[in-house]
Amino acid sequence: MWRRPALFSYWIPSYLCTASSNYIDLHVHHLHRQVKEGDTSKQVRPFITFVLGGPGSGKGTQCAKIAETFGFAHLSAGELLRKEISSGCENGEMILDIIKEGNIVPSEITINLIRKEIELSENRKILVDGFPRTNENRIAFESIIGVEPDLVIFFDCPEEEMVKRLLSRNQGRIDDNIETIKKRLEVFDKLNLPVINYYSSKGKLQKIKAVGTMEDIFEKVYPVFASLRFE
Ligand SMILES: Nc1ncnc2c1ncn2[C@@H]1O[C@H](COP(=O)(O)OP(=O)(O)O)[C@@H](O)[C@H]1O
Ligand SMILES: O=c1ccn([C@@H]2O[C@H](COP(=O)(O)OP(=O)(O)O)[C@@H](O)[C@H]2O)c(=O)[nH]1
Ligand SMILES: [Mg+2]
Repeated sequence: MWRRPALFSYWIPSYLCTASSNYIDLHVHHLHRQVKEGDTSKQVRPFITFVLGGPGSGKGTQCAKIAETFGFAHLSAGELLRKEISSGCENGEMILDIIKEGNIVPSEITINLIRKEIELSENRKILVDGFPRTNENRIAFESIIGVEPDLVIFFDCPEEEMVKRLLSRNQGRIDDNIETIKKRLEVFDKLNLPVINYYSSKGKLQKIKAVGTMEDIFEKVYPVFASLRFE
């Protein structure tokens, strides 16, 4: 079970300082190693990376590559919500209506789904794909889960390219139609960019220009993760 931060033991990543000047200095925010004798890995605080970017910017695609290459668990907030819809649970219909409109699901619902997945995972290196969507999401995560992310990646992609990708995604998604896409782009600008700016001001943001092939983009992602070292 997850506990309040005061009860956490911290798993401390140490960063190699070999990153070129292109990479911001990554700050380790939890520097107090408090792992006690006999602690199990489950009690050790996970290393959390939030992966942000507009709809169609390539978050899911790049997360799959990061997970495969660097051994992270990949939790997609959108996927977790879509699973809730298909499981026919009590919130399913409400979540469906919100996603159909390109709006944001109440924080508590999304955070509970993310928390369950983190608790279930043996992996302590976690990618949270597509969350937080709003500053309210972010603050609720910090207060319910009791931790901040260690790293935030932002895939910066021109709108025109995102629209093109979404319209050819072909996954049968209810929100990949031009009307909902327009709304999602507006919601991204209005609500998600402030979250990205917040993490930038905290020195946690790695902005990656998300144009070119998937491989081109992963070439820019690779050194960010290759420079992390976990004890
Ligand atoms: N660099 C890229 N160039 C062209 N298409 C891409 C690229 N990256 C991802 N895609 C495709 O674009 C669509 C959206 O990518 P996805 O990873 O699902 O984005 P997001 O999770 O940010 O919405 C998918 O069909 C994916 O295969
Ligand atoms: O934390 C989240 C993540 C997703 N969503 C909803 O789920 C949709 C799809 O999200 P996803 O991340 O799967 O879309 P993507 O950006 O990858 O295309 C969003 O438009 C929102 O309506 C949400 O409300 N909160
Ligand atoms: Mg996605």
